[in-house]
Amino acid sequence: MLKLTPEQQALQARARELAQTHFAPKAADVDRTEAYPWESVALLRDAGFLTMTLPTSHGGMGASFQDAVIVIEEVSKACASLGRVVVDATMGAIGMVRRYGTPEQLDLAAGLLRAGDKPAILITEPDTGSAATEMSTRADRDGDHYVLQGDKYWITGGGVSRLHIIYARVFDDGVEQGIGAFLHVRDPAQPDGLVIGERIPAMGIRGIPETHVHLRRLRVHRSMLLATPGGLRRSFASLMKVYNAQRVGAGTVALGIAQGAFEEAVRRVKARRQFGRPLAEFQGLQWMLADMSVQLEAARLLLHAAACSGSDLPDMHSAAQAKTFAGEACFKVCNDALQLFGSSGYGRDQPMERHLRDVRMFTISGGTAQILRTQVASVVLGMKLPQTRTGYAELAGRARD
Ligand SMILES: CC(C)(COP(=O)(O)OP(=O)(O)OC[C@H]1O[C@@H](n2cnc3c(N)ncnc32)[C@H](O)[C@@H]1OP(=O)(O)O)[C@@H](O)C(=O)NCCC(=O)NCCSC(=O)CCS(=O)O
Ligand SMILES: Cc1cc2nc3c(=O)[nH]c(=O)nc-3n(C[C@H](O)[C@H](O)[C@H](O)COP(=O)(O)OP(=O)(O)OC[C@H]3O[C@@H](n4cnc5c(N)ncnc54)[C@H](O)[C@@H]3O)c2cc1C
Repeated sequence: MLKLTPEQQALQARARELAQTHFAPKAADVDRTEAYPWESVALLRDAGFLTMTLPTSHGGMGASFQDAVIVIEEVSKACASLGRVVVDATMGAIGMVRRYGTPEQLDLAAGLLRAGDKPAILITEPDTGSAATEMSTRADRDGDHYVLQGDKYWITGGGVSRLHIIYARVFDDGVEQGIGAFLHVRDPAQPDGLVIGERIPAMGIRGIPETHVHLRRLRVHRSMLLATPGGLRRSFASLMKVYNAQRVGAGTVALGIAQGAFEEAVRRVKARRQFGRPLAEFQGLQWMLADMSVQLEAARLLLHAAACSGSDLPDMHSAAQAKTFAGEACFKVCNDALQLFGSSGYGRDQPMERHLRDVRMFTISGGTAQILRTQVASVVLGMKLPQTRTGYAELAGRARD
């Protein structure tokens, strides 16, 4: 069983109180209206949960990734959309700025978070999802600026986020330098080359828009490029090193959703009677509940272990293991919880079908379960596992050189 410090227990209680009082009663409406829950996001901001992983010098709590995991589970249990808002504010994007940003970049990002912004990460393109390193968005140097051109999609928070972390292939004098990331702030009052495209109708977590984002000769000052160690050639790997935190956060949203569904199912089997006795008395259902509790606890332990792995960032292996397990186990828990509700689970007037839709994304977004398994296998085998048709031949060629 997970052991939290007294401080972490207090943090958990505070997050639970806020989430159950203010977010849970509105979760069905957020799903139905598909509207970004601005008022609830303001409550998260006021509670300090959007800035919690920022240093105290920047108005944060200097909280650890594990502290963030505690809050994300509680918030997601009440409202999955808000859980994702906390992930985006505390994990990947801000982690990259904290780790590699200049003082000015950190000031900029911290100011936006303090104002309640949920940053967006722009990696995926219509033709490059899992194969992210094949992205075609480019950033061409033009004096003190870069000119960004390309199309991103499935961008969480498109049209509501202000801070954007944009991955692009960087060119200086027409010569490719590697994949880097730029900070850019969208100002709705001053439209520029960052054009919010169509909203993508998503299956679940409908309170946050998923959109296309078009970069149309977007001019970004070179001071907004994240300077990662080893230069642009190593930048993608450096950025992904921090992105592992986002994966832990995403897995935790799945955990929160499934924990909520599980608790509702426990209440249901005690209250609902068939054959003259509570459902809870049927052994087949007792064992389902037992298995669900095991899956949840295992997911929680893996996620907390991943949050604490590495010296200051979750490591790739632990993050991939935790997100793969949590994504799949939590989907199964939600599916079983729906089964325990019978027809009521299938009704759109009850929460179970929402939980099942909400939890479905976590084996897809942020690295699919298959891609993450390949990352785990690569550590297990101690081998690079290139996925392109010519990858192994190229590796062998490099070894010969
Ligand atoms: C990494 C992949 C895109 C595969 O691409 P490649 O085969 O071209 O690249 P690799 O050789 O595997 O990696 C290049 C380089 O980077 C290092 N790397 C890669 N991933 C990590 C990581 N997670 N942690 C640390 N380092 C990493 C790798 O070791 C290589 O370094 P060396 O050159 O060997 O030193 C692909 O595997 C992949 O990850 N695809 C998924 C893309 C993805 O996650 N997209 C997320 C988009 S944002 C989003 O979905 C938000 C949703 S959310 O729920 O928050
Ligand atoms: C809800 C949601 C939110 C998202 N938010 C963001 C965001 O904010 N920013 C962003 O940049 N992106 C975002 N994404 C995109 C997400 O990162 C991609 O969907 C993901 O990386 C997978 O890419 P793809 O969808 O193109 O699938 P594909 O890469 O086309 O994969 C299709 C299938 O093939 C499998 N597959 C592919 N390659 C391999 C392989 N080598 N070995 C085995 N199986 C393989 C995959 O596992 C998958 O099952 C989001 C996606 C979703 C669903």
